[in-house]
Amino acid sequence: MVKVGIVGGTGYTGVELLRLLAQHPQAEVVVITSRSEAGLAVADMYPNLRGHYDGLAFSVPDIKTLGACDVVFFATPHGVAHALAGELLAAGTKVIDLSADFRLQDAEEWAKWYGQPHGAPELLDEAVYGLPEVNREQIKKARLIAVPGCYPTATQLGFLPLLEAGLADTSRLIADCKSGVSGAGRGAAVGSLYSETSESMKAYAVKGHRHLPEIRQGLRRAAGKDVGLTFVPHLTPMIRGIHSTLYATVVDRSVDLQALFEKRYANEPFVDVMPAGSHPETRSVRGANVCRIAVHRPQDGDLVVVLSVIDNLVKGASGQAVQNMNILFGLDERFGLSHAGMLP
Ligand SMILES: NC(=O)C1=CN([C@@H]2O[C@H](COP(=O)(O)OP(=O)(O)OC[C@H]3O[C@@H](n4cnc5c(N)ncnc54)[C@H](OP(=O)(O)O)[C@@H]3O)[C@@H](O)[C@H]2O)C=CC1
Ligand SMILES: CC(=O)N[C@@H](CCC(=O)OP(=O)(O)O)C(=O)O
Repeated sequence: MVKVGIVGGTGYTGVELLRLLAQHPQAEVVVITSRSEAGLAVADMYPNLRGHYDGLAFSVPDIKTLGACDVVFFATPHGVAHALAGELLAAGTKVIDLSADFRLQDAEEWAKWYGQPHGAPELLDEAVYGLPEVNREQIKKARLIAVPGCYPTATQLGFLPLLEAGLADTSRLIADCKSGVSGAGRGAAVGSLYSETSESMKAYAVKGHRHLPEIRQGLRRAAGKDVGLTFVPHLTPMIRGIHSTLYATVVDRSVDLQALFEKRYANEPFVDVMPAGSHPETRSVRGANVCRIAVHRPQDGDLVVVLSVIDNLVKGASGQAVQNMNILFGLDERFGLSHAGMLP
């Protein structure tokens, strides 16, 4: 049994980790922290978990109890893992961070986008970007994993086959992305109110979103050169889901893109390339650790349109985090992650 600790158990990604790990045959959550809810039984806060975590209660974060775990997930706001990861690694505990603390390789760029100094630049060299479809071998040997963001997961998986094959004009890539409201977290905010988000849709952060440097970093690696990317996120009236509509100009129209995508993800348990002509729906991945992709070339022109959908809380956060844990501990990558999406 892998002994698991979770820092930040009361946010959406924390409770999603609990939901997934409840079905995991070889992991046991032994510590779950919350400073505001310390002492409260998990099942008293989350009735959906009644019967799954009897006896487990929230506690304040404590390095000694966390350091006795095999792995600790951080489901916390940015900056928290910076402060605690070093001590846990020194105690021999692996760290899987769901926040953005270790996603960018450049500490100065991180500071620019996150508006605070990087709190642990000395750990950046060993942090592995936890996108299994790209870094599976490094994840196996890692001590510290940075779980990719939600928009970056859907967007990178959609663009990767084109860029790795050198098939796209990398100077002008466009990612037009839609997110459900749970992406903004569980914290109370006017912008997340039902009356502010339902029956309406809007773009935001067009000037620059903190996921832009993260996506660019991944696409640059795939293409082997700098890329020009326009990324426009939108808030949509759904609770879970990311829908990325990606545009790229192909440099060779003769390539069978459907075959290219199918081949790239043939051995990936959590990427589903749909039949030609498909339009993946976010609800088909709701609750599931799956990225569902379709590739189109409208009117046989040179513009490729890739549609990529995930559940922001699963393949975009907690599911991907569990997938990383499975790889890290040499377990079946599917453990705890066999849920199908929910229709309707
Ligand atoms: N929502 C999403 O779709 C996605 C979120 N993420 C990332 O995952 C992380 C968690 O997000 P989310 O689940 O939305 O929740 P929140 O960002 O709202 O996280 C809150 C949790 O962190 C704990 N916490 C806050 N400050 C501290 C601190 N200083 N020390 C210890 N614990 C602290 C809180 O408990 P308490 O204050 O009681 O201690 C609470 O349990 C964020 O970095 C987010 O960006 C990543 C991908 C997708
Ligand atoms: C809808 C919404 O507000 N989404 C969040 C991104 C989701 C998220 O939590 O970002 P990380 O994956 O980097 O943690 C935002 O735009 O800031």
